[in-house]
Amino acid sequence: MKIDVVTVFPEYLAPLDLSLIGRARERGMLDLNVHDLRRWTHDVHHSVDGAPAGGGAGMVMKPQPWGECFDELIPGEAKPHLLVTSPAGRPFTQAMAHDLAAEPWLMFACGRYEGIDQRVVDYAAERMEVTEVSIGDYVLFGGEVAVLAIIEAVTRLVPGVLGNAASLDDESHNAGVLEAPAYTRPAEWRGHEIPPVLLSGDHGKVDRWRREQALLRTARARPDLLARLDPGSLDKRDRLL
Ligand SMILES: Nc1cc(-c2ccc3ccn(Cc4ccccn4)c3c2)[nH]n1
Repeated sequence: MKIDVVTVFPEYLAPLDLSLIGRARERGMLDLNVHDLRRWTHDVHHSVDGAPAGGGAGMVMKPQPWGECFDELIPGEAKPHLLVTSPAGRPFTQAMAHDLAAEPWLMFACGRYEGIDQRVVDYAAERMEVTEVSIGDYVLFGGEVAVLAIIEAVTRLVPGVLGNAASLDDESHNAGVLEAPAYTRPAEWRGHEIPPVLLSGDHGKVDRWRREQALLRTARARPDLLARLDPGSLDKRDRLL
């Protein structure tokens, strides 16, 4: 998978050099590149913003650097799926992460200030698929943090990146319910014990206990997820919970 990130704060994306994503890049599983938008400015101040047309507070990212950036990064017929993060974007979900993980080329435009001149999005949408996406109902200073979250959620689904695919099987928001609580040694810690069933060695009991805990946890924290759950995915015991 090829990923390009365009930002005026490339150092914000330094975490992508670390851990499993960094390893996948070193191994050639991810062709991920971060680009400084100021590379496509020509004035002495490398300016990327301008006063909002029609007045108002703050500044807006001007279109010219973005256009020249697209010209250089997207030279031929092949086009990326362009993702523009925004508080007004489509809510990012695990289902969207799965869809994006299947795409060959993603490009992320990180806005700052009050956002990017709308003509950049409109111009791009004439040439490639463009999706405005939000990671939650709160307003950040810019798109970089949202892009980090999206890239992590997407790339961990790319075959080979995670290493142990088994841990994808029952992760939160995958089977439609949250994960069961997790424990490790010691068996007793500051007066708190590991639930005995987890030390029983009875895998059937452990699986049933985890399923029950996952459903209880979901009912408490995210009843909306339960409402969406396919009744067919619940066995008789689940329905009794
Ligand atoms: N889920 C999200 C995404 C963002 C986000 C993404 C990109 C940009 C570019 C600028 N800002 C700040 C800003 C402030 C005021 C109105 C609009 N945008 C961003 C915020 N916030 N929360």
